[in-house]
Amino acid sequence: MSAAIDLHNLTLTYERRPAVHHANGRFAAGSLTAIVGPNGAGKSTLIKAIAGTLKPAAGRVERNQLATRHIGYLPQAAEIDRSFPLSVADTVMMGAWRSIGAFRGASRQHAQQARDALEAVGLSGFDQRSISSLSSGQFQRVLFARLLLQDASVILLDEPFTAIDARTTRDLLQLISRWHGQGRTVIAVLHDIEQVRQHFPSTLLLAREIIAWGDTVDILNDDNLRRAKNMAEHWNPDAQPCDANAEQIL
Ligand SMILES: Nc1ncnc2c1ncn2[C@@H]1O[C@H](COP(=O)(O)OP(=O)(O)OP(=O)(O)O)[C@@H](O)[C@H]1O
Repeated sequence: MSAAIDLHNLTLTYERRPAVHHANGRFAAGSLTAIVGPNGAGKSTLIKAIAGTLKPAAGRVERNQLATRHIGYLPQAAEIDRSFPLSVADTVMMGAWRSIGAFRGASRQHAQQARDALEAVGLSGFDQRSISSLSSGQFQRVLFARLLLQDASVILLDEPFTAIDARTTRDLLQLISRWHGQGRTVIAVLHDIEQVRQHFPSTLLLAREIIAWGDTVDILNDDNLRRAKNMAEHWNPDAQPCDANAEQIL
């Protein structure tokens, strides 16, 4: 169930402009980590690289023989199109598509698993609803149910509570804590520092470079937060990626 993720001198760019520079470190197997930092700090970019949807410009993400299907990735809500005419049950079952297969169709067992997952996120009886008819909070619960079906060892969440009501946030935080208790490695991009202090034992503070990474109680101090803010404010968006210590792979 557990898996570590290592960053080796990782540099991520968009059209050769660096968004994350020379990141090194390890998300320990079974750890629960918040990635925090100012706007534009590269948090989403880093999580995309860990998920494998963005290729590094230099360095690498070491997934320690973990297959992509063992990584569950929930992008920011803005990146998900829910105008698609899909039912809640079908959306949840997409979490198990690798075991269902592209052409075989879902079995009764998958349908039951989807109902169980919906019950676990407080949405019993919602299976036949269209996803376009759900509130933001309900839809986020559906996406967490989909992650439950995927049964991933590593779970990546990009701002999972943005524009989500307090009750849903509380319920989904409980689910995250359960995943952590089961030994899964969970990494979440978050903005609410108090929430991080209360629920996330580890923190990676990012401002294009890693400012600090370790136990949340040690990392989230005024000095580090000020350094992150300064670094983000003084970042030159037109800088070229520097090659120092880089292991160019593209
Ligand atoms: N698809 C893209 N093409 C070009 N530049 C991008 C792209 N996505 C992000 N960027 C740029 O990369 C930098 C890092 O963006 P990213 O979204 O990773 O930051 P973030 O820390 O997640 O920000 P926020 O907290 O505002 O969501 C920003 O300067 C952003 O404008």
